[in-house]
Amino acid sequence: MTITPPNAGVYAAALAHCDSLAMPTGALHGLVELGCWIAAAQGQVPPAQLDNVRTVVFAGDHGVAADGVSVYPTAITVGMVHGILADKAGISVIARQHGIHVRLLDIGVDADLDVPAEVSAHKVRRGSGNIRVEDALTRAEAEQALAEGEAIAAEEIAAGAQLLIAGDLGIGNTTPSAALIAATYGVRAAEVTGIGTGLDEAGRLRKAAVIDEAIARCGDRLADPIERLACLGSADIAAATGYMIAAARAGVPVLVDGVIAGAEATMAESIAPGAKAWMRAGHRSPEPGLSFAIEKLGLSPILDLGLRLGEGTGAAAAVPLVRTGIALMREMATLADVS
Ligand SMILES: Cc1cc2ncn([C@H]3O[C@H](COP(=O)(O)O)[C@@H](O)[C@H]3O)c2cc1C
Ligand SMILES: O=C(O)c1cccnc1
Repeated sequence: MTITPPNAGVYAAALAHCDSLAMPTGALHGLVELGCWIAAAQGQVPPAQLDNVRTVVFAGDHGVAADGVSVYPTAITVGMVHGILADKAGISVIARQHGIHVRLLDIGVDADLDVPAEVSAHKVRRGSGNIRVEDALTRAEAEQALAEGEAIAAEEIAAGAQLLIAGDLGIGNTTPSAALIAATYGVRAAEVTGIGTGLDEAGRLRKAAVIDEAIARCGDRLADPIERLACLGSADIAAATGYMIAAARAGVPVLVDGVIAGAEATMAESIAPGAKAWMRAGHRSPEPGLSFAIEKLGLSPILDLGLRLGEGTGAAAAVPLVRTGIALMREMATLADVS
């Protein structure tokens, strides 16, 4: 299931175009490089401006939250579902600022939500198992969640998506995310476990111990990436993984958000090698697992503002810089024009 990369010839032509612009060579490199990435994804120089950027927020609950790995109660998940549906969450505001479409989907919330039917149309199950003591999902559920995510991406692409973001929502979700990153790269949990919503150092170490216990419980099964999702992930994380894979397969670029998206990008690359070429890291959150994952994936963050909300916010906040890179390629004079 190897993924075809963006067009290297177009990328080279895009960089050459940027080198011809009215500035010292490389003077706006970090911005125009984003434009070159989009050019290679679109197969054209200059690239078309991004009028249709779409975020899907994948919501789900996590049984491991019962082990005290989060500062906040699980009831927050349902509250925030309604906050996003009311267009009043952090992602709602940032997306509105930048003209980004937001769609929230209940993939694994542990409640029968009072929401429009389409919000739960891709639901896999109520909650995911407590990974310390049991698998998050059955293998069949993991495969179903991946397929739901692929179908969701197909819907977004049919709606004209030129750039996709996966947002996350669900108390406890930084725990399975760190677990997947630790298991994929074979490191101790403490190295990639962060404070999430605000644990103190003792809490962070307890969270890392829960993750190490989960990893030990799963043993050799973790070598297989779909088993890894079933053992240590969740329905929402598996669905967002499928969404990223389908985006890459369809040639639609993806901006990675925080540690949850970092885990999903890691899993997408494990399942579909080459997917990472269609990704850029929107930002670096303070979660060490995100820094670890994006370094392994070879992605450098656009923003580094200490954002640690999730919901897709860090990626959405980076979208204007991607658009700026494109605008420079489309609108800036060449040095020849001004000489
Ligand atoms: C009010 C509120 C809104 C959020 N929006 C996203 N998250 C983020 O924080 C949570 C993950 O952190 P942990 O693993 O420590 O629970 C998830 O809900 C995630 O989506 C929020 C968290 C809270 C409290
Ligand atoms: O890295 C993130 O995006 C993050 C961190 C803490 C809580 N939720 C998300």
